[in-house]
Amino acid sequence: MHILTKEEMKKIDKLTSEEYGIGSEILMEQAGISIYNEIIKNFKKNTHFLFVLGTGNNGGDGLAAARLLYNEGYKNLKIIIIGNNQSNLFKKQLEIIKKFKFDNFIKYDKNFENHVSTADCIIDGLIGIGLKDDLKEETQEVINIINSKKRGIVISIDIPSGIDANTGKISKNAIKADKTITFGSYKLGHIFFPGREYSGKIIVAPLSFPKDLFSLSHRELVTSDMVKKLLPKRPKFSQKYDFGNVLILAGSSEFPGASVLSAIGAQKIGAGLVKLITPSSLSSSVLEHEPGIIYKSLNKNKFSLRDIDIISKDIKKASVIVIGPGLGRSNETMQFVRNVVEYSTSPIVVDADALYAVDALALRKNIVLTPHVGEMQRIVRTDEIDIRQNYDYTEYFAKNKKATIVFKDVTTTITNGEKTYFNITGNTALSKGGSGDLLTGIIAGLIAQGLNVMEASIIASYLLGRTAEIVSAEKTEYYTTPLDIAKNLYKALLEVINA
Ligand SMILES: NC(=O)C1=CN([C@@H]2O[C@H](COP(=O)(O)OP(=O)(O)OC[C@H]3O[C@@H](n4cnc5c(N)ncnc54)[C@H](OP(=O)(O)O)[C@@H]3O)[C@@H](O)[C@H]2O)[C@@H](O)CC1
Ligand SMILES: [K+]
Repeated sequence: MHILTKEEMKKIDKLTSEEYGIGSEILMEQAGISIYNEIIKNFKKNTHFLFVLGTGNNGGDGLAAARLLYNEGYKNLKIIIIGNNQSNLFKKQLEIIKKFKFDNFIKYDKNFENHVSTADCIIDGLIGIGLKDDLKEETQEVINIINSKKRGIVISIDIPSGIDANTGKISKNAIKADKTITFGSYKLGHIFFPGREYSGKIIVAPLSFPKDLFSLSHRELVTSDMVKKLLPKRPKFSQKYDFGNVLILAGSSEFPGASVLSAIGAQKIGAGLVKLITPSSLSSSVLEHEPGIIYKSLNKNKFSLRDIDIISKDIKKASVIVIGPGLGRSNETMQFVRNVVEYSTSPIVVDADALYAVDALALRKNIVLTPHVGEMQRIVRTDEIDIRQNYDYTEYFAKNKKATIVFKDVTTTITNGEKTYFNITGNTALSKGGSGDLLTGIIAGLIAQGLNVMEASIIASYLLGRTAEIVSAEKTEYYTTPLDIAKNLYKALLEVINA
């Protein structure tokens, strides 16, 4: 599923009309029908509806839906229209509904609170993708009353009014919907917070948009279907060397645990061989969890420059290298990281402390950087932009670095600057030390099996998030740890494979 900006949606709308002859009037009628269909599934004819509409095409969709319901015998409908600048299609819909003898238009006055609190269902068609600048005062007031006085279900048309469709940000105020019915495809505002939360359950009504037109967007949502198609094959006639060789360079005496989770992640996702090299000796924990992992310690506190000589054979043999988790950030270790990155031509997953070392290096497409919010903020070195909602900055950064970025957040952005994927699986069970290390290992384990860094990052992000959801449904988001997730990775895998 492509994820669109409002400009892309408008372009698709225009092309659908100009190139395919399906005009906006038809699309609006279809939008109305899809809202109507969703409503009749859930509400009886005696339901009290309040349609709160603006005067643009979002409001026009609302008028079409109200008329269809009215025509079908839903008689407890009230419509309130906010604003004066009626769009042509809105005007037309208003004429049509009047021809059906609907006349229960109410005014915005002191009784509005009462209308809101007595409605079983409020339909929000105030503003869709046409939001401009800050919300006007009256609209803010209307939204405030709906959010605070509603008793029934709130359904937003296209996007909750007040949410910016390109960023998910709130303009002064926004409708808190239980459900949002959007058209054609998701907009970015549906998947970035707070828009994602304000949208409630999102339903995408396809309308008659030609599918090919959506490829003008280079951004997609990661879905279970996509993951299923990308999963590496495991041919019967094979042996461990066919599933790749992961080398993990991680850990220090100060942070011994991180490397263990990376190694387990790589092993559990199906890599043929996983070799973990740490500077200082770990407690026996890694082998207790997975005796199949090959483990070597260099018997020192941290990696330093010369260590590359000792491990050069391992580097040459590796089909993918993980570098970073728990390394620490001493100058010597940073130099070691730079040497490994420059020495090897294999795919490399650069995480955690190692992210700071590659700052000044020219990277390449088979290098994937996996920063979380704090790391991203520090490596892009700017406080001026809100990095969490600036996916285009992340894309720019990836393009500039010539690398692939997995920006780990509640909505994870996976991009090489040309194509971008957003993953929305996961929950707060992942907001814990160690989940990033686990992700890194899973990405590497998939690259080892022959996937490119983008494909591996898409699958790993989805499975990590989905497993967190499955495990925490049983154990809660408080209790679930990265190790629980690692051990249950098979549950999300099975769900995808059997879907
Ligand atoms: N694209 C498609 O393919 C299809 C699109 N369709 C539908 O069209 C919608 C887009 O319609 P659109 O372009 O007419 O804009 P829209 O969202 O109604 O916003 C304009 C209204 O908002 C108001 N308003 C704006 N800013 C404001 C503010 N700060 N504060 C207060 N008010 C503000 C503005 O008021 P004004 O400023 O003009 O007084 C005007 O009333 C789209 O979301 C979808 O629902 C479907 O029919 C199917 C096919
Ligand atoms: K809306």
